[in-house]
Amino acid sequence: MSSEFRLEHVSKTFSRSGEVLHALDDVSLTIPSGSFFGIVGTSGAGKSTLLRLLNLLERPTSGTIRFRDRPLHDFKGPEVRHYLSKVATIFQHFNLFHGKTVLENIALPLAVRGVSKQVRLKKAHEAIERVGLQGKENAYPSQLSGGQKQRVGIARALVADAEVLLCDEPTSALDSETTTVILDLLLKLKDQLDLTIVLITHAWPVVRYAADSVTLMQGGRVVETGGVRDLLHDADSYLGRQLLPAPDFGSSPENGWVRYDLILADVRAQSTFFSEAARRLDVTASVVSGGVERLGGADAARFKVDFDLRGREPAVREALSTILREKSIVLGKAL
Ligand SMILES: Nc1ncnc2c1ncn2[C@@H]1O[C@H](COP(=O)(O)OP(=O)(O)OP(=O)(O)O)[C@@H](O)[C@H]1O
Repeated sequence: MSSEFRLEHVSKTFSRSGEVLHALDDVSLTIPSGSFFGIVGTSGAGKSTLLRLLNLLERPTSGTIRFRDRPLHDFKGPEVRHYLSKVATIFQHFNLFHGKTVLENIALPLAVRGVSKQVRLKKAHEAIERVGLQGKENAYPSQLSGGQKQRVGIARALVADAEVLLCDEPTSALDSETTTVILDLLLKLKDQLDLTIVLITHAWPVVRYAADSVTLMQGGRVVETGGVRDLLHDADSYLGRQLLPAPDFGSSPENGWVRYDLILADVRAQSTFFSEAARRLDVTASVVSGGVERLGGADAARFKVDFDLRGREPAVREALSTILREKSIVLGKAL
């Protein structure tokens, strides 16, 4: 897969009252084209700084950022304007003009670029349809719900044929139901328009729901990064376990029973494990806890399962391991 952005040893420092603060510290990262790339981290991790480098609000102190292989900070004049129409930002607090209608807000980036009124209106109406705001063209932001305001923000980002959306905590001002609706909209638009989406958030449920690749940041550094499926398949991945946390253990297994912590990164192909184990091993199994989650656009599951191995070790344990290997089921490690 080709890369949309490549960050090579990028650092960003700020000076505050004589002290140097490392907002980003030697960050190297590849954001694949067409990915829904979630960047997660607690407050102060450096997420906003990273986004502000991508939308040219800041320049790196050192290191290089490439957009489709070209160093970003080589862009001059018209190239910068072109870049910023292709790489648009969606904001946490929507950043709408309160004295302008929905239609005017959405058409604004085109007006700034000197696009004719006829084309502006056509494009703005198309964007309104894409985000499902028909009928709200003449409403003012104060007459809209939070979710509707963010739809305006998304339409405004799309109006100049954006190919990349940079999303700055786009759902943190919304309730959980509206969050899901907005994430579904972003996922739909990504597929329809072949977008790359980079989303920063402190909320794990947001990355779990929408992202297909995830980076965890802490103290200005990348802790871990990877595709959701790959991270789930890696038993040692901290990020993988955060994406699919261990369900409650419940009480301890009975004497002679052995508890397995099973991660099914590809539920559809792997769920036959249980019937397979029953058929081939004639072993009694009891699901203690767990369930199926929607992760990175597909179903994944984590189950705690007790197997009755009384008097049947080690043969059954070995046979179980064989089936787990055949099915690429990962044994989890609780954090
Ligand atoms: N313009 C600035 N001047 C000085 N320090 C800054 C500036 N911008 C960011 N910082 C500092 O850099 C560090 C990283 O901040 P950043 O906003 O990128 O983190 P974040 O992960 O986005 O956090 P949050 O989720 O709270 O926005 C913080 O310690 C912050 O105080």
